[in-house]
Amino acid sequence: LCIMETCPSCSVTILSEQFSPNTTSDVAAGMLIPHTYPGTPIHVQKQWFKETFTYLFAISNSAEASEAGIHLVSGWQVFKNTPKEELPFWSDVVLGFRPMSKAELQKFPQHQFGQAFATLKCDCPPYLLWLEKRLKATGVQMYTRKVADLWELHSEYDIVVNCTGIGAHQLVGDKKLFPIRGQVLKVHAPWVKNFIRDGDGLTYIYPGIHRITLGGTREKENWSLSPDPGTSKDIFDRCCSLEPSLGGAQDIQVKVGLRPSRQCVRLQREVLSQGGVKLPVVHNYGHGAGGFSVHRGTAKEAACLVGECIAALQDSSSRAKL
Ligand SMILES: Cc1cc2nc3c(=O)[nH]c(=O)nc-3n(C[C@H](O)[C@H](O)[C@H](O)COP(=O)(O)OP(=O)(O)OC[C@H]3O[C@@H](n4cnc5c(N)ncnc54)[C@H](O)[C@@H]3O)c2cc1C
Ligand SMILES: O=C([O-])CC(=O)C(=O)O
Repeated sequence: LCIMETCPSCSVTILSEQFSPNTTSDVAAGMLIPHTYPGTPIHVQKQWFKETFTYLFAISNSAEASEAGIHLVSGWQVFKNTPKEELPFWSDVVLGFRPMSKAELQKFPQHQFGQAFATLKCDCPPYLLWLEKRLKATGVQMYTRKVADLWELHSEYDIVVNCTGIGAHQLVGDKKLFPIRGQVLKVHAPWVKNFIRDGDGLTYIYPGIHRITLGGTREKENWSLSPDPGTSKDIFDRCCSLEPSLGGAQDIQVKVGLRPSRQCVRLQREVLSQGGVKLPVVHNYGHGAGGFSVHRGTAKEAACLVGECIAALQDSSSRAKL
């Protein structure tokens, strides 16, 4: 979508092995709370988050909000021990960030410090379908196809944009990319309206428009997509200890996804070259645990890189004519 917005004369085709509801993005809780990428300057991460927040906030205030699955949700991040960094870099992007009062903390007897704020949540499958609908409306073609090698695309396309998430491990052999397996439960408990996140990052309760996501797990280098029943029980027990009323939750579904993790998002132009033939590629993968939180900011940057590739192609074709 960002490419169509910045280069409306481009013809865009999407090739994907899987579409919604069978992607990692469908499993995500979709909360806008950034995760830090150690290899990226904080001011860049903040800009990505701000752009994403502003974009989704406008949708949440429009008549599209319900179809797009975007809503504002208030709640608490609670800590057993006061964190070193009381003000995270994103505190002035979310709304109404403040330390929790003593009265609020009484709800969490095992925690001694907390942050209250409102942020946005995407209900991921509806949001992905809403994006697909907008893509189709701009004339973008979408085909189910697994790409085994980027070179197989060179005769059909001028520029390739690689947004394959954890698939980039195999597709471009990126050894810096690894999975962090996450298992979550999606439950029906419409009386729970506020989010709760344990600051240790393991346990969270994120109410969406229709269902609540209960998390979670973080298992480095585990490639298994099979749900583990013991883990589901553990997640449920941990969430009930933060919000005991969840004991009455109904219709529990289990989902597993592999976070495409890296020191930093790979947001980069590369020109592949084989026997004198060149193929410009823009990479945009490796969003780890925070892809929803920064997706619009990173997509805008990737679209700028596509613009640079177009300028370079135009430059080399006008030189060839001279
Ligand atoms: C349990 C869990 C909870 C999460 N919660 C949050 C959250 O609350 N907030 C947040 O910001 N982030 C969250 N995330 C992180 C977020 O899900 C990811 O960062 C994000 O989904 C990555 O998106 P992506 O488009 O790069 O990858 P994907 O969604 O995996 O999309 C990649 C696409 O590329 C296709 N593909 C891959 N390889 C090939 C190939 N060779 N040829 C053709 N197509 C290919 C795939 O089929 C897929 O369609 C969570 C993740 C998990 C697992
Ligand atoms: O940590 C969170 O709050 C949710 C999340 O992004 C994840 O599980 O990856």
